[in-house]
Amino acid sequence: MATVPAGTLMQRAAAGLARRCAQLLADRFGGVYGRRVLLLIGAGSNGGDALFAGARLAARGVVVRALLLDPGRAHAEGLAALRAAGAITVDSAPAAVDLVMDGVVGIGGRGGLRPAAASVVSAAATANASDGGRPIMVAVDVPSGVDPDTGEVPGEAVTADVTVTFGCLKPGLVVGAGAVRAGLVDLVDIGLSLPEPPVLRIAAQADVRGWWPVAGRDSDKYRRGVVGVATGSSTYPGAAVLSVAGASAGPAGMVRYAGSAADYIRQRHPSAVVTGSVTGAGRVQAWVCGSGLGTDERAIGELRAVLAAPVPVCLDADALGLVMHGPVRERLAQRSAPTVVTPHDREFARLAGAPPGADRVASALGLAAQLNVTVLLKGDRTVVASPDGEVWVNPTGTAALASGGTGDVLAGLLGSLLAGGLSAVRAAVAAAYAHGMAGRAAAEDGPVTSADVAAALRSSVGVLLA
Ligand SMILES: NC(=O)C1=CN([C@@H]2O[C@H](COP(=O)(O)OP(=O)(O)OC[C@H]3O[C@@H](n4cnc5c(N)ncnc54)[C@H](OP(=O)(O)O)[C@@H]3O)[C@@H](O)[C@H]2O)[C@@H](O)CC1
Ligand SMILES: Nc1ncnc2c1ncn2[C@@H]1O[C@H](COP(=O)(O)OP(=O)(O)O)[C@@H](O)[C@H]1O
Repeated sequence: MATVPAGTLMQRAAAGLARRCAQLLADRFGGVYGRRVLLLIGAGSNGGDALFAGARLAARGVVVRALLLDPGRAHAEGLAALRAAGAITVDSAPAAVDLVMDGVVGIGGRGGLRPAAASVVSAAATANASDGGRPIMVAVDVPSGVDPDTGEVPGEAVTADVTVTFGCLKPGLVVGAGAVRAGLVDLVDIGLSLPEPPVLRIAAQADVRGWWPVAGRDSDKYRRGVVGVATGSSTYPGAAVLSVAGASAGPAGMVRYAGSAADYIRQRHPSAVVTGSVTGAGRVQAWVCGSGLGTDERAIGELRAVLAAPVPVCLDADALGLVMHGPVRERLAQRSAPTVVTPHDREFARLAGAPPGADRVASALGLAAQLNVTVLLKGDRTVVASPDGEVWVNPTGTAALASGGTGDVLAGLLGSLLAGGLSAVRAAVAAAYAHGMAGRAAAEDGPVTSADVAAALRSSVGVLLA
């Protein structure tokens, strides 16, 4: 993988790591000189990075101590450099530490932290910093105890304030439980040549902006795409209102609502064209189906009609419970136009037979391949996986979205993007991205309801496209 010698890569990694640690010390304590740094050093190259970085900090007047978990196997050149810079090794975590550098394990780590490592990590994390607070915890490349490939945290693990990672983002830093342990992630370019295409992509605003269909001179409401929304019911009219709001904030030129919440939609969304059933709705370029639909015979009939349409379909909520059964399942299998499913974990279990595992990327990919659909697996870092193995993680998620009905808004927006002509994967990634932005924007004004997210969506799309 490397285009330059390993020693050079380690020096580049150590330089970036030391620079970031110095900046963190200066930001919090007003300077670097005399601050106290503890290195936790394992037996691999991850420890080597930390030792060389420690040597650089020691050369700047930082009081650096290294706790070697396996003294006989610590990186020899790194240790020599550290000693030459005047730093010392210690047998236990000191009581006073301003910054802890976690060089226990990086991409070579498997399983939770071993007991000896876990106990020094917890002792170090509870040391006292000069200002009376806890030390800054900096993970080297990957927080030790986090599976770098999956984000799984199978046992004890470091919880970092900042992770300084080298060459490329590892999946474990951006998805699953590992993303939470990583804190802020800083990427240091060390000149690695990386596989193309990447295994896992993170949506960036520029990607989404570039894909988002924008009306031009030649546009009219039909050419921009018409989205059909078969959601809600007399029992759950709110779901219809929210999904139509989501659809209205997308690029489609028109929203057709089909369902038994028609009166509510007429009152709340005068721009929507309203009808009582999918078959009576007229032409659309994509359908959204499921939120608040119910599970009765009528709902099954509407879902079957949607699946029979030769256009892209987004299935959410109740549709995900119905779609795996009998004739509806056959309709799904017969489809040739793209289908997107948007499950949360319990809905995923209904589709896949078991909830997603700790490796959420693998779970989403597995279901996508199994059903030949694009899967948007909801969560704090929503994952989008296609049947042919493309995977994205959405970085804009916010816990503010953990509120009833926000998924209905997302499904509506996704359907509008499908109607606007985006591929299933792009529509799902773009919808999750804008939805997260709207959640964040809504949270600025206080506690968030799904109606707030719907209300924030249009201006968030405006910010996204600006
Ligand atoms: N790729 C590159 O080009 C570059 C890579 N670089 C750096 O190298 C790092 C990878 O180094 P690596 O391959 O030496 O493995 P590493 O992460 O140090 O772990 C191995 C050690 O961990 C131990 N261990 C394992 N599991 C454990 C656990 N659960 N709990 C406790 N211990 C555990 C294992 O012990 P053992 O099983 O041998 O007893 C072994 O001693 C990478 O993350 C980056 O920092 C940079 O220098 C830039 C260039
Ligand atoms: N802790 C969280 N952090 C970030 N986003 C979350 C969190 N919990 C839920 N979400 C998001 O909120 C939305 C909830 O959707 P869903 O569960 O379908 O709600 P509903 O069915 O009530 O509309 C999803 O987009 C999901 O990714």
